[in-house]
Amino acid sequence: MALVAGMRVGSRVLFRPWAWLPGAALGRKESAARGRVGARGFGSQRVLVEPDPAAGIAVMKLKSPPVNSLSLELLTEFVISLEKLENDKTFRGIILTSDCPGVFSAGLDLMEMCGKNPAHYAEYWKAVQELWLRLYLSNLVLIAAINGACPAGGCLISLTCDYRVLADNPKYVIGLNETLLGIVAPFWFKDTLVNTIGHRTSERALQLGILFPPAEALQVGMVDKVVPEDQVQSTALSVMAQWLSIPDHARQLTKNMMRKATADRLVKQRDSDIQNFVGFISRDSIQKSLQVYLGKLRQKKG
Ligand SMILES: CC/C=C\C/C=C\CCCC/C=C/C(=O)SCCNC(=O)CCNC(=O)[C@H](O)C(C)(C)COP(=O)(O)OP(=O)(O)OC[C@H]1O[C@@H](n2cnc3c(N)ncnc32)[C@H](O)[C@@H]1OP(=O)(O)O
Repeated sequence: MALVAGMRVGSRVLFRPWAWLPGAALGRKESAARGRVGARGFGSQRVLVEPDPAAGIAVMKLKSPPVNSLSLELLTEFVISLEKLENDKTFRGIILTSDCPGVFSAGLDLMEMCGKNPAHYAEYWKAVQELWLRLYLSNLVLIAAINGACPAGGCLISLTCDYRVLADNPKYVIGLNETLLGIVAPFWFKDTLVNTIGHRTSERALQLGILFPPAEALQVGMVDKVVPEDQVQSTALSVMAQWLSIPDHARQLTKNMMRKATADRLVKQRDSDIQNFVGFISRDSIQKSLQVYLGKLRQKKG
């Protein structure tokens, strides 16, 4: 069975995020997802969407306490909310932020990658791929309002956005720290970083697993602006206004021109990327590294 849940319409691949959900009722979910969003707002347990139809934007808040780790459930709800906004012509931009104090997202959920079976790892990785592809190729303007720590998968999500505003707090570090866990950022994580901060800086940042504090993140270009914490949202809104002053068709075609080759690299090898992940994460040595890292996280408290 093909692992990629997508269909081709003309030259465009439409991904159906729920198609990989176990036992998904495709028709009902599809029609619900394609409904208009309107002004009332919508959301799910873990993704809160606050639409402002008059402005053509929505604020999307991740709210999966305590740390917005990217569980299968959060990934699923995230993609469905994105799809709803993408399919509603009212919306031209999304501000992506966190509802969990002090943390934007702790990255991939380590519990999804520990002690599970290969089928689970495959399903999980496919969901991670899906979210990245959706975000990276989104036609909407995406602005990350980073109001907390932003490691690994959290950083990846912010890097898919068109612009990043980071709150000026030394605890709010950002970067791809996978090597510190004894794991390896896949090629498309690396490509996303290289496209943002360049090859040499990425090489150092990735090998050392650097988590940059705000001033350094700004200096290397990991974020575009650092502002006092209480100005993150207002700054994101004014940046959004600037981006929305550009005609959509010209901006979208330009974005696609800049990003398509990177996304296509994954699209062409989704299945083998899943197999690589499953093989890698199933290794005893990797499972042990992750358990040690989780143990350290838990010990930190006590
Ligand atoms: C050859 C290669 C081929 C293919 C590639 C193969 C595989 C590898 C690819 C994998 C790519 C991985 C990407 C990732 O994103 S891995 C996740 C990395 N994340 C981190 O390192 C962040 C860890 N967390 C923290 O540093 C802190 O929690 C944080 C975010 C700074 C917040 O700190 P704080 O507010 O003090 O909160 P706590 O640390 O006390 O955490 C509260 C609670 O949450 C648990 N938790 C934290 N992070 C995660 C997580 N990512 N997943 C699951 N659970 C997490 C933490 O343990 C606490 O739990 P408790 O039960 O003790 O309450």
